[in-house]
Amino acid sequence: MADGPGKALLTVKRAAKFFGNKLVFKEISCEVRPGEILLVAGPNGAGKSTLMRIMAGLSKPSAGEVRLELEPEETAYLGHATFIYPGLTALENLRFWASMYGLSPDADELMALLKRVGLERAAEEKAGSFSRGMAQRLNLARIYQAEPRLIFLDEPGTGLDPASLKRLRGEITGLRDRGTAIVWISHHVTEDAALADTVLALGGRRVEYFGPASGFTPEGAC
Ligand SMILES: Nc1ncnc2c1ncn2[C@@H]1O[C@H](COP(=O)(O)OP(=O)(O)OP(=O)(O)O)[C@@H](O)[C@H]1O
Repeated sequence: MADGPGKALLTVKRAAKFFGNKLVFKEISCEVRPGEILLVAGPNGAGKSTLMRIMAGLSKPSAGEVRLELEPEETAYLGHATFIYPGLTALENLRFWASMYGLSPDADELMALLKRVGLERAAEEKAGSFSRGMAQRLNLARIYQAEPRLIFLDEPGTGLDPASLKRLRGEITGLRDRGTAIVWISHHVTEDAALADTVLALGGRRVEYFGPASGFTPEGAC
């Protein structure tokens, strides 16, 4: 295989972002490899979502370089918006997204996906009636279904109850163990840094910490 397991799927070199003349961050460099979790931390407004959008190719850096060694369909992005069709049931939503991904799962496979997010009992309910947390879980099922090689998760724990958060953490580490690369924005830094391989902590227009998760102390981070 040309690209061995250690080759970076995503490389960011000296990225900076301005909105008008307002600097959000500068001099950000990092890499993400298969089977690696990069946790992006920092207070509100530090630039985490902006950086993730740049990493995912949804926005351009003002300076620096971003190299994604994957086709767009090999990546998945979970942002703040949920891509849910309210008039469709949970199952119908998954079936719709499957067709978008060129997949044709059978009913058992779709139910197995709903089980992974604890929504099996809501399979036939219209997604428009879902709570925020349920909608987020359905959105996560959409991401799992695509089996991407690199996943961008912008605060995937939003709206999740403790049991769902625990399930999410299990899924994220399970995906990592199977070779998926994950960029994960989280405000639950103490718990989530313990699951990550690398931490990038942003703050005050600069990088507060970038390195192994084992060397990261979350004091002051949020
Ligand atoms: N499209 C935009 N135009 C102008 N300013 C923007 C735009 N998007 C983000 N910003 C600004 O960039 C800064 C970083 O925003 P960003 O959403 O990346 O922060 P964040 O760390 O993800 O915050 P949070 O934890 O609240 O989600 C903020 O000051 C925000 O107002």
